[in-house]
Amino acid sequence: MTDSTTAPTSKTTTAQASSQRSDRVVTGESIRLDGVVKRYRGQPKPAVAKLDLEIEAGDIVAFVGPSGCGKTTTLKMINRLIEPTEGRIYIGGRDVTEENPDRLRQSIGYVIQSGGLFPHWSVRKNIGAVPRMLKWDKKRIDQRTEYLLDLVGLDPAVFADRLPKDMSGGQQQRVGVARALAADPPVLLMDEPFGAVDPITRARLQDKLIAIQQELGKTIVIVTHDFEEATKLGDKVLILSAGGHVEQYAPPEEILANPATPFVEEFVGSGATLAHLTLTRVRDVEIKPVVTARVGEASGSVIARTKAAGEDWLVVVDAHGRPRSWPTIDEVSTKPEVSDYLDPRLPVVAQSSTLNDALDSMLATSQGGVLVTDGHGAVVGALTIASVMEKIRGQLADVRDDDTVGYVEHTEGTAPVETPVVAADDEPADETGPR
Ligand SMILES: Nc1ncnc2c1ncn2[C@@H]1O[C@H](COP(=O)(O)OP(=O)(O)OP(=O)(O)O)[C@@H](O)[C@H]1O
Repeated sequence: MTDSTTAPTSKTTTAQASSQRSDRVVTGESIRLDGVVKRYRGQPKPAVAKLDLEIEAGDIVAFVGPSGCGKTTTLKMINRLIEPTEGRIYIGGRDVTEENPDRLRQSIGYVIQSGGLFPHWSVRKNIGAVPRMLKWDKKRIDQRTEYLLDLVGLDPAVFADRLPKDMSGGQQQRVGVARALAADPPVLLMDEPFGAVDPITRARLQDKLIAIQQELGKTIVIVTHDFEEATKLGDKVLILSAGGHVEQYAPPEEILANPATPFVEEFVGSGATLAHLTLTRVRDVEIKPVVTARVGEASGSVIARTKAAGEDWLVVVDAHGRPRSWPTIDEVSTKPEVSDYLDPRLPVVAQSSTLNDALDSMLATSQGGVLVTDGHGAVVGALTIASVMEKIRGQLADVRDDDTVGYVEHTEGTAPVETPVVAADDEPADETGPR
């Protein structure tokens, strides 16, 4: 596959993105940088030479670019953790370069790598930090804490009183997001927030952020080293080169289709194919319906229902419809009732996940499919590797019709290169779906 093979999907995605955007919730505020310069003392060149940038209210904008190009400096100038040397910054039309910096920072959420939680404070105390400064009463803080823990997918009854050290990196990062949202700020700044977690957890946290954004409509600025992450999360991506120079600022589809400069072309370069796969969402592929069963249901009726649907496996869900396991009929038949078991290796992706995440999840769990969940984690169906392949094949066919891919033609009489067989000797040749 060449970098251009999936280009036509970008048109579809742009159209879908704009139709999804029209009815979106917006509680965020716009951000405008006007001739912003940062010169660090003792440095011959400015870290950010002169930056003009407009971020629309309710957008996620991802800053990417090589190390040292000024991403973090720019981000931190927005909440004035770093003071600009020159220029103005406006949030919701207010010139924040004139505001009290402490008060400003209380009104902007800030998330850093690894969550940045206070290690000796419970989750509840961490989340309540800014509301306490704002003198909210205890009841309001408790209610807000529970709402936010639920929003980021952590059960308040289990996690509210834990210390950060007793949680995984991904869970700490979720608390970091909850804490940043505590005082309901219109703007959230995130500096490499998912840099320290494994790829599967990272994909889940990204999905969660997209779901939260769909629900809350904040303005989010995220610094990342990862162009794939930028294309997944960003309504727009800002590509910077040394000195905070803007190489391109556009929706990801546009950057992939029309890189503005040779720098962008090179920067996007080999990641482009992957990025195209990243731009196709699970919701763009046909999702197969699944049979679900609640814990405690009589096995006999569950098995009959599953057989009637022509399936030999089903999904056991909790009271919220969230998947816990996906046993086969044979496994269910060993007990009179559907038993409760949380399968720690259950492959699950969100509708907003990318095909790349779905393939990752299938590979990581060695399954031929993944379960798909909605914004609240309830199962809505399954995606099989066959349907992903079909989608990719369709995209390739579109590209061929567009005649944008140059295939190397085999000339009669020259020896063709043998196709390598990538499979173990004992691997069956037939294609299997989920169990
Ligand atoms: N406190 C400082 N004093 C002097 N120079 C600094 C300071 N902080 C950053 N710089 C310089 O400013 C430039 C921009 O740094 P910045 O951290 O904003 O880049 P970045 O794009 O976020 O990099 P990375 O991706 O490596 O985090 C770099 O050349 C860096 O060395």
